[in-house]
Amino acid sequence: MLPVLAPFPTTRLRRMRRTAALRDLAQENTLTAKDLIWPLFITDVPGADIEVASMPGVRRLTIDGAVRAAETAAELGIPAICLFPYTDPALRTEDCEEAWNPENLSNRVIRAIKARVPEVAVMTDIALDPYNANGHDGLVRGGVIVNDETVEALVKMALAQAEAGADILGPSDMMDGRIGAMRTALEAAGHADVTILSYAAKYASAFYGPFRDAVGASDRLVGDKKTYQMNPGNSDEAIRLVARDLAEGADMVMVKPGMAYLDICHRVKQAFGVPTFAYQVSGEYAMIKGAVLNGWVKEAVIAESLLAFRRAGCDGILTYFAADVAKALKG
Ligand SMILES: NCc1[nH]cc(CCC(=O)O)c1CC(=O)O
Repeated sequence: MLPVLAPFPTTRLRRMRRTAALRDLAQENTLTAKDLIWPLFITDVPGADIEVASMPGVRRLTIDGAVRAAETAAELGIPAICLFPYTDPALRTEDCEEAWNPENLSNRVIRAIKARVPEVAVMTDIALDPYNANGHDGLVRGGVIVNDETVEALVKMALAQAEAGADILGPSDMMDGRIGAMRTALEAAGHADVTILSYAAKYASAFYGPFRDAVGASDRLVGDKKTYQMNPGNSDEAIRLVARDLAEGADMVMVKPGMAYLDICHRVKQAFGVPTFAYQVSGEYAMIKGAVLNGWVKEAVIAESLLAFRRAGCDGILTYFAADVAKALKG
């Protein structure tokens, strides 16, 4: 699209910026509560339902707390919440069996929320890190994060979550072949309508630090996640990953982290036109929140950062600010 402009002074682009009414009429992108997914940290470990030190304002929630948060989401018009468990350290093993226990914390919370607030979509995370003795998203065998055995474990985890009533499964593990394996297993198990939001372009990022504190994986993680998460220097690879996951049966795709990766959001939306989400991750939250709390930037940067995702082409954003922003948008 090429703009056709008469020369100055016939064209004065400031005319359309003169009043709030004119600016509103000409606004190209908007942010509403409907564009948000609210990530929640949950725990059933006594005493662990406290604020996360590196994420001021974000607490781990008990099961009851999570149900109340889902009710708040419904009141605020936020369509979906996403669950991240802080697992009892005694249940974290090398084989990660707790991940597909039908009675694990996540699955109990999914059931509790679907029983009380069925209109709110429940999204899950599929990766082994909250259950893994070594903090990795995949099974570690002889120092190597093994792909195919991990996919088998992830499929069991996905089925247990679907069985518990999850609406959106979020594989965040970055193993190869997991979307296709999950889709086939879901069809076979009578869960044809469960959606998959694939973390398709997930980078090996230092922005995840506070999250690892929140789920208790920071001290456990041995090494880094660079053999499965993407190199931050790459962009074409993101397109290959999204194409691959869509071909395997993903309904929606995610780019993660968010703010430093808006170019990837834009390319993905332009290339595929599918429901595209960004995750404004824990480190992004911590940076903004820390600066706001110190009075270094105004709170308005929060909504501005989220509007930028919409402008880049995202249909929605996972953000720890979801409830605060939705409240502010309500006025
Ligand atoms: N697989 C786990 C997972 N799912 C979401 C995040 C990060 C989210 C955030 O930083 O807010 C991570 C951490 C990681 O990959 O190390």
